[in-house]
Amino acid sequence: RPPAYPPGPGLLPFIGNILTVWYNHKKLKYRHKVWQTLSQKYGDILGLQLGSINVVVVSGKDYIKEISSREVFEGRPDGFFYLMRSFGKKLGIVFADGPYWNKRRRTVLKYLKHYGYGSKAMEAQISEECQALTKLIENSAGRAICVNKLFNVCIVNVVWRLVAGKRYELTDERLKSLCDLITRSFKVVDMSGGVLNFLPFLRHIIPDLIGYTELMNINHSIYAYLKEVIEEHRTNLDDKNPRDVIDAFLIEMKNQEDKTLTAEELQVVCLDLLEAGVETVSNTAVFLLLYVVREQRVQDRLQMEIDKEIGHSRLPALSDRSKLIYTEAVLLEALRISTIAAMGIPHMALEDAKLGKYIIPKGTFLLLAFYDLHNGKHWKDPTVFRPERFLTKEGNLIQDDWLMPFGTGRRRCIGEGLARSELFLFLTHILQKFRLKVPEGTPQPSTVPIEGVTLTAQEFNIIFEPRY
Ligand code: HEM
Repeated sequence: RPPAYPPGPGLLPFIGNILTVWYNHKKLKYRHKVWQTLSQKYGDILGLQLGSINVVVVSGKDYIKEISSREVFEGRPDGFFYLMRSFGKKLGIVFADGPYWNKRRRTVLKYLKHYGYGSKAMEAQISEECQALTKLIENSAGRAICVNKLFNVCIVNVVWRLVAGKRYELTDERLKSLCDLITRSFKVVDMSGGVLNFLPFLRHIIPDLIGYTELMNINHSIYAYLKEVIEEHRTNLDDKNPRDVIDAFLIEMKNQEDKTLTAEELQVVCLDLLEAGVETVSNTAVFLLLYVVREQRVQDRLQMEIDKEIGHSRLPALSDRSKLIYTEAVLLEALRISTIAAMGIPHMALEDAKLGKYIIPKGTFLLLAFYDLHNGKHWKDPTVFRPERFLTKEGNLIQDDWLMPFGTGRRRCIGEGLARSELFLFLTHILQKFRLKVPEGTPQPSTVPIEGVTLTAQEFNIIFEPRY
C-alpha cells in the first residue's frame, strides 16, 4: 500500500483485497453493498487494492462533488473490461479521457443539438413514441403485460433518430434482439468491471466463467449491426445534406487533417450513445412503473394531477412540467430510490492528488457511491417511496443537492435532458390513459434489484386498464 493511501482492509500478496470483496459479495449479493459496508468500517475514502489496481471508493455528498469537479479526477479507468468494448483503446466518450475526450464530447453534443437534441422536434419524436407505446398497450386488451422490456424500442428510436435517422416499429424483432443483447451485456459484471479488470489474464484460463466469452460475442453482434448502419450511411452520403450525427461524423472524417477520427472511433461513439442512452432510461422507467403500481396512493394523486392540468382531450407536453409538480416529485423519487447507476461510471486519477488527508496515486480507479448517497441517512426514511420529500409545505419542488443521479461536473451525463423528458412523457402518457394494476393473485412486484452495470427490476406484470 503506498504511504498516505486511504485506509482499507488488510492485503494478501498478489490479489490484494479481491478475496475480501468476493467473500462480502457472496454474503451481501450486491457490489455496491460491499463498498458501502467496507466504507462504514474504514471511512468515506476507502482504499482498496484489487489485483494490481488501486481502487478508492468515495462516499458522501462533499467528496463525490469534489471528485466530480476536479480536473485531476476527470480520467476514466483503463481497465481491461472498459477497453475490451472499444478495440482495446480509449475511444468514444464514456471511457475516453484527456483532451481527446473533451473534444469528442463537445463534438457529439454539437452534432446531437444540430439534429434536434433538446428541441421541439425531439419532444415531438418522444411524443410519437409514447403514442405508439400506448397503442401497443391498448392492443393488449386488459391482459397482463411483462413490462421489463416495454420501453426498449421506443428509447432506441428517440436516440437513433438523431444519430442514425432511423425509427423502428415497436414490434421489430431485430431491434428487440439488439436491446436484449445490450441488457445481457449489462448483466455480466457490475460497473467496477469485476475480475475482467482486476485479474484479466484469467480470460485465457476460464473465459466462460468470468463472462469474457459472452461479452465478446455480444460486442461482436452489436458491432456487426453498427457497422451495417454506418456502411448504409456511407453509401448514401451527400456531403451537402448531412441527415444525422453519423453523416456529420463521416463528413468530418473525410475533411480532417489530423486523422484522429477513425472508423473504429465512430463505431464506439455510436455504441456509447446506444448503451448509455437505452439501459439507463429503460431501467428507470420500469422502476417508475413498479413503484406507481405498488403505491396506489401515489397513482391516485398522479392521475388527479394529470386530469386537472391536462385532462383527456389533449396529449401531455413538456410545457406541462411546470404545472405537474407532484409528477416531477415522483420522477425525482424514482431516480433516487432506484439509483440504477449505483456507482456512477468510475473516474480515474490522472496524476497523484490529495483528497482529504490522503494521497490518491495516479491511475487509481475512483468509484462514487451514488446508491449510498441516495439511500442513506440524509433521507430519514430512504426505503419508503415518498415523493412528498421533494415538496415544500406550499407544494413547490425541492431541489435537494444530495440527489445527483446523472453525476455532476464536467463528466456529468450528456443525456440528462433527454432522460428527464422521456421519463416525464412516458409516465404522463401512460397514466392519462390507463389505471395500472397488479394481476389478481400475484404478489406486489419486488423492489429488490438485479445487479449489473446498471441495477434492473426483476420481471413483473402489469394490467393496464383503460380509464375511458
Ligand atoms: C435515467 C437515465 C440516465 C442516468 C441515471 C444516467 C446516469 C449517468 C451517470 C451517473 C453518468 C456518469 C457521470 C460521471 O462520470 O460523473 C453518465 C454519463 C453518461 N451518460 Fe448518462 N444517464 C442516463 C441517461 C443517458 C442518456 C439518455 C444518454 C444519451 C443519449 C446518456 C449518455 C451518457 C454519456 C455519453 C455519458 C458519459 C459522459 C462522459 O463520460 O463525459 N445517459 N450518465
